[in-house]
Amino acid sequence: MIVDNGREVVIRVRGLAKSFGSHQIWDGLNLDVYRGEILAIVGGSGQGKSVLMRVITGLVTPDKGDVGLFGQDAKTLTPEARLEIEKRWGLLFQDGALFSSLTVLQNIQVPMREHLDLPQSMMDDLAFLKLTMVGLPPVAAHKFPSELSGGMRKRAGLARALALDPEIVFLDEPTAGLDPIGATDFDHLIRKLQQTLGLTVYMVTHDLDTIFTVCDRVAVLADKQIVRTGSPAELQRQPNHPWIKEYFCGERARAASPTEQRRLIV
Ligand SMILES: Nc1ncnc2c1ncn2[C@@H]1O[C@H](COP(=O)(O)OP(=O)(O)OP(=O)(O)O)[C@@H](O)[C@H]1O
Repeated sequence: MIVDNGREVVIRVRGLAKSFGSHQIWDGLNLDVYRGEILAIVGGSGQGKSVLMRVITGLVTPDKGDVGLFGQDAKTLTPEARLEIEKRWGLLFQDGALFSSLTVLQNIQVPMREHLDLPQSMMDDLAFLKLTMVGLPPVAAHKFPSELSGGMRKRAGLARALALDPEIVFLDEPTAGLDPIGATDFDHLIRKLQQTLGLTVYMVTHDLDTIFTVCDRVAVLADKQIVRTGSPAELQRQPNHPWIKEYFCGERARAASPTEQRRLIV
């Protein structure tokens, strides 16, 4: 187990480099993710936020660098050890990435079928439990993804990400495409799940409301590296990089930040 300042590091990334053809997206990227935190990865378009999530979860191979997963070096894992690690996290891709030919219940059971050996009745009970956890009504269980609203699809995707009782959930733009009320509801759901299940949440997001209301820490991807980490308030108070200044001190950020909201209310 890696501990840094008394906090357990569940993911440690060091010296990561990745290019697609002649286009280098990072060079020497470092990042730590601590157990129990809600971490937002932010940065301009094309900085490699989604690719970083894919590298950490083993879907994309970096050109250089190390990825430590729960204190183990990803490069040296046997296929069996990697499978064991994959059971410890859940993934929610942008559009929910549900299988369109499967019902919601069947979608939630996909990871269970892959990793567990349980009777169907038990998988049904577990899947209904996950459905309730994400605030979906039982009637949604037998619907196909195309029969759900965008917000319901996200929740169904989250239920699938929670199928194996993970320690970490990776969320790629969880509130993208949701209306403001749906996005706020989803923010609250993420915070509630993190608090009740003790989850670590790693999310890629552009949503300033999400950042200010639910994220404990932000990591900023710019200039091919993580240029800064800190709480949203710290980044707003001391924006020591042009992109951070533009993003965290612009009009939209000021409107989303709790300090400004208090000022508006008083
Ligand atoms: N499989 C791939 N093949 C070639 N290029 C890729 C591939 N995947 C990603 N890229 C490129 O890598 C860069 C980073 O992509 P990524 O989707 O991670 O950016 P991002 O920071 O998440 O952007 P956005 O905020 O716009 O979603 C982009 O220039 C993208 O075109």
